[in-house]
Amino acid sequence: MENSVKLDCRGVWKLYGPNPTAFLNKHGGNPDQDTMNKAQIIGAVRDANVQIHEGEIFVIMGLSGSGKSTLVRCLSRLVEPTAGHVEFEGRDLLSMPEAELIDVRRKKMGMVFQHFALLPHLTVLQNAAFPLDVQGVDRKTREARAHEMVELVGLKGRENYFPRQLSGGQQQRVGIARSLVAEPDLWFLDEPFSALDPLIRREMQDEFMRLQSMLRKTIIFITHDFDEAIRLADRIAVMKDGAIVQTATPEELILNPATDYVEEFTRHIPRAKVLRLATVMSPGAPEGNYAGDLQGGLSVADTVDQIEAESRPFRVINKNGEAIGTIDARTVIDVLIGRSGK
Ligand SMILES: Nc1ncnc2c1ncn2[C@@H]1O[C@H](COP(=O)(O)OP(=O)(O)OP(=O)(O)O)[C@@H](O)[C@H]1O
Repeated sequence: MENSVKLDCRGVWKLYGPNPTAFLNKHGGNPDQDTMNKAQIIGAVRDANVQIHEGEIFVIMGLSGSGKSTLVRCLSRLVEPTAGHVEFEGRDLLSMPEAELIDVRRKKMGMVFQHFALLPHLTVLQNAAFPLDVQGVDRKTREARAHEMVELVGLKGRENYFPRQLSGGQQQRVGIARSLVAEPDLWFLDEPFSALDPLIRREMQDEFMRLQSMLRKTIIFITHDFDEAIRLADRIAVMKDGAIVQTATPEELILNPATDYVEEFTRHIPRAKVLRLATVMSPGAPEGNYAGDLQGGLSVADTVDQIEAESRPFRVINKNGEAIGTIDARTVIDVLIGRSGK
């Protein structure tokens, strides 16, 4: 995905404690953990670098307290970074005057939070329309747009319900409709499904992917759940103690975890579900007779039965139907039992 950079964050620090800016300067802008501990400084975000590309789902994953929320708040400047640069669509967010910043947030950024944050005395439709109300959009237009969004998230017919009359999953759908109504360019989702029980959570993840396949937003998604990250992400940044330890695609994380810490997360993930044929195949088209064509974007799990039922290899093709490699049962078995380097 070689799209343009929508949000560019370089060398961002957020320190809490006595005199954080002076502290950072005194230590050359790069203090180590020990120095921070001694000075009773908390490194909520330490030297974060992320470039979010247009149209991608960028997941920030880390355990509780690792700095995810603080980093994301720095990216929209809801929290003022102690140091660093943040550019949104090529504009310097950190030097932007407050009024302009509020305008950018309202018109260009959408946010969904874990605890829905719906207004209890407003109906589904009014909640969904609320951001447009704040923008001063006239009633007819905002209700028409809100109707569209409510339908998009599957709540048609419930426009006049109040939040308390909805299930948790339905409430979060309203939260999603509301965050989309102003047609944001950058969509932040902060643990949006964490409060939901596992079945509903899966359903919402599927729903989210369905929406994204239609809307193609640029998305920053926070989660502490590695499985969720793997399911949804184009790329994942793994955070620990305020620092990003690795940024990579789900496949790269599983194949080449940068540290033992990252590897620990990947250990229980069924590799066959994540690894795609294009990654595990041997390069070059089959030399002799082959059983048929398979798309390189398919996962090993989705094709294993077909491949193992054949004694001949398959040709792997790209979206244009061009041969890009060969896959056979042996390679697939190696992947399944974790024998190959892949
Ligand atoms: N206003 C603050 N003052 C002092 N310390 C803070 C403040 N906000 C966050 N921290 C600290 O910064 C660290 C990172 O917190 P943050 O909320 O970003 O983590 P998180 O990964 O989002 O956690 P969670 O998943 O629990 O929300 C924590 O150690 C936290 O205690």
